[in-house]
Amino acid sequence: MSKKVIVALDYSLQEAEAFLQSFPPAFIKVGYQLFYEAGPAWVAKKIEEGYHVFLDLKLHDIPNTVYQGVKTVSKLGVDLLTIHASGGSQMIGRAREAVEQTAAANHRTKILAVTQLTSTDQAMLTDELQIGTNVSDSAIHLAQLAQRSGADGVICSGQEVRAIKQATSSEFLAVTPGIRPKEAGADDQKRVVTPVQAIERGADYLVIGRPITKAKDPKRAYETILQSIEEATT
Ligand SMILES: O=C(O)c1cc(=O)[nH]c(=O)n1[C@@H]1O[C@H](COP(=O)(O)O)[C@@H](O)[C@H]1O
Repeated sequence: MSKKVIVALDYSLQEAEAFLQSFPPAFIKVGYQLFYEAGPAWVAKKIEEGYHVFLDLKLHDIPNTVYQGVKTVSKLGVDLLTIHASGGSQMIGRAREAVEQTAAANHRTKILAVTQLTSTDQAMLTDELQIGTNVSDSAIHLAQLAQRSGADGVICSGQEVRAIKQATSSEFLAVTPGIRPKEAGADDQKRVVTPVQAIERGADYLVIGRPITKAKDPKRAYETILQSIEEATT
């Protein structure tokens, strides 16, 4: 069960190392802040040490540029890598091609397509981005596009995970950030659910950052979340 919760290490390198010394979760997410400072060699070292790594680069560019970038980073052996579904079918297809080409005998990086960010709400979609659909419908549409185009799964809010599983398939991965235990504030997240709600709605993995990393006792916060999931599922 502990592999279901991916801890987002939105930290400097020094902070990330200190955090991992104090308690090492099985699955870590490395995003912009840490990757830009620590670099690919650090990621490779963590994989060698036994961590499962979700490399969150949210690639979004022309298909050939994404293809070349994915080919380079997927050689590291990360488990999960993000691109934006809104890059379109060709870009998603090329990302899949790249991970197939760099796959080892027993390992292939899985491509996850970001649907609608969990920090996007209806007002932002309508007024700022001028996208004339409901935010959930848009996430479902992008998930179907991602599946058709070769992604292994999506990043979505726990609010849409059930509908996305129904519109795609149970094997199509649904990874949900925007997770907030009841007592925690939402920060910049808009479409949030609790850990138990995300699991009950069918999420395969939960991505959790600040409710753990900014907690007074991160290990305790992590274990409390795992325990709440265990209790809800047994
Ligand atoms: O791709 C992601 O991981 C992601 C997509 C999304 O829609 N929303 C989202 O919050 N994330 C990431 O998930 C993490 C959530 O962190 P917290 O809000 O601190 O729990 C951050 O590292 C975000 O970059």
